Amino acid sequence: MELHAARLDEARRVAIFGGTHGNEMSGVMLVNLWVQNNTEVQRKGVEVQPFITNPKAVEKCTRYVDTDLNRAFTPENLSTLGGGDLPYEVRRAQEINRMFGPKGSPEAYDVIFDLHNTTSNMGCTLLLESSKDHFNLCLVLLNEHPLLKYSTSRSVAKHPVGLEVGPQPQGVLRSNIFESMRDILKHALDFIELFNAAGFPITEGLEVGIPIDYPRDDNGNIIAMVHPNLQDCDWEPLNPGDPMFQTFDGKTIHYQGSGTVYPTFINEAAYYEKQQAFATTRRESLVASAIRKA
Ligand SMILES: CC(=O)N[C@@H](CC(=O)O)C(=O)O
Ligand SMILES: [Zn+2]
Repeated sequence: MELHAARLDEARRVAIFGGTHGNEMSGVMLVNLWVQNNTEVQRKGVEVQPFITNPKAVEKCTRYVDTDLNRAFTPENLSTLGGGDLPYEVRRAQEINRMFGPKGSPEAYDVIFDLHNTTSNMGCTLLLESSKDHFNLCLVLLNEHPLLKYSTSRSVAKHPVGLEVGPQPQGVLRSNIFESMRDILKHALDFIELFNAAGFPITEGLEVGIPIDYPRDDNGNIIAMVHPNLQDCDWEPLNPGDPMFQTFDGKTIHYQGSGTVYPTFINEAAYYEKQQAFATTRRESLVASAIRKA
């Protein structure tokens, strides 16, 4: 995939979102820390705002209260009237859109980093929403698919960046995951400061995801688990014929696709309700020949 040359403006207004999912503890704790004392995240010439996006879900330590905030930023939700009758997260999405957007407008924040934890063994992954956004770089999962109706919290920014770090169980804080997330974010902010000062050529590999559901019976109940050979093997090749699921009576279900894929979000706890056991990805190379205006 070849990207064409483009000129980008500086990133002057940056937000760090934590608690988009109230039970993903590293982002919640880091943002709370930085709200109290922001010296660690200040960078020259950049206004950095740490912000808890779903305080009610954080208080209850659940993913969401009424509906998934990270799917709530649809044009319909953002324009609907109804005030107090609307689901909590829809009202919250409207507030966030007013504060950090409006989505798609010149007034929108330049960059939003949205901090997430996964229960899968994915390590550290940046989640991007457009292959045409030259500002973003690094090892990434590109969530750009015509069938994906994503509508994330960070999508109100001009350059949305999700940061997913795992494995960490829901409602649990693990020091190694917390410190990795902190490290990546500090590097990302350093990058913005340097990026504002001078341009960068960007060339990296990336992956595009398609969701795979668990095998289910006619009532929608799952009838198999992630196979032990696949569990924790995020980003490793899954070839046609490889074990994928194991039924409760011990039968193996093999991957039937036409070619090698690289699974991610394997056995993510939050995705049982979304009919997703893992996402398959393919390797692609994005080449951005352009940089910030020199
Ligand atoms: C485990 C988890 O919450 N993942 C995020 C990924 C993202 O932010 O794009 C989500 O589904 O919203
Ligand atoms: Zn999340």
